[in-house]
Amino acid sequence: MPEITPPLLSVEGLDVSYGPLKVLHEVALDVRPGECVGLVGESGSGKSTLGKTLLGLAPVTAGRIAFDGRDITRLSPRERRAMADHVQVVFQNPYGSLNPLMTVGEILSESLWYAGLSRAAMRERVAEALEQVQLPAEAAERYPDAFSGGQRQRIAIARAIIRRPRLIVCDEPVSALDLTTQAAVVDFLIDLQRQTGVAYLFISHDLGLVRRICHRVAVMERGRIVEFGDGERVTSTPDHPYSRRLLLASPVADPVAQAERRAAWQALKTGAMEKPRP
Ligand SMILES: Nc1ncnc2c1ncn2[C@@H]1O[C@H](COP(=O)(O)OP(=O)(O)OP(=O)(O)O)[C@@H](O)[C@H]1O
Repeated sequence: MPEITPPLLSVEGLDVSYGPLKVLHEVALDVRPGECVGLVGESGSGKSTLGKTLLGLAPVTAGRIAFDGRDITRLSPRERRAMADHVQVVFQNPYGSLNPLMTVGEILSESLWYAGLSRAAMRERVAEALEQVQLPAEAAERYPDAFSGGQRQRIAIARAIIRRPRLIVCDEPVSALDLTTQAAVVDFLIDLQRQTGVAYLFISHDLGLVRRICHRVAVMERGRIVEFGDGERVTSTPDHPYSRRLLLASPVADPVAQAERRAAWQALKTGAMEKPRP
């Protein structure tokens, strides 16, 4: 009998409304431990709302979100803070998401205050997180404006991993970066997954990127998941007419954009480009 891994995250029948506007309709999706699940769809389809819902930042009107078998849709503020040990987020804009008035060390240790660690333990965790994202320990003393876009996104990733989460919601984490920096950050995310076994919900409108990094892909149209399956298949020969339209409109279908992307990947010469298997 093949071994069946229970999902880390399981979303069932999820409805989310902002006042009278219903944004998510009966969404169902699961993420296994160590897996990367892509979530694609046009602007306004509800991708970020689903990401926010997992972090307790959007109003659930029906359905269930189970993390490690436990329903997290209606947690108290205290329980919600404790969930940050398990689920973290990396946002799109590395320029807007880091407080320019705080040092990198302060930014990284901020979330640890809630975990009640001593100052020495916090310093150790900051140094460890910086090392994991391949930034020097001295980075802790500097302010975000001393770093490039790619380095800032590594700092944002360090802030996410410092709580040692089991799932990171990556909400368009590289779309504000140039192609070469995108390739470097994506490679870094793949490596991080290989090292730590963290799972990703990878939100993107870029099918080429999602094909490269995600094991399974869900396609969202106007708040509904219309297709969910193997990443290679959904991003190359999708079943649903909406997924096919998305594929045709994406740079994956544009040979010039693909050639540029390939050149950026090759420029990195990192080798070992395979997706880690969960
Ligand atoms: N806080 C909010 N209050 C009211 N409506 C909202 C709020 N946040 C999002 N919406 C609406 O919900 C719908 C889905 O938005 P969402 O940001 O989830 O889409 P998306 O697929 O992530 O889009 P994009 O790719 O542009 O980020 C949109 O119609 C948006 O206007």
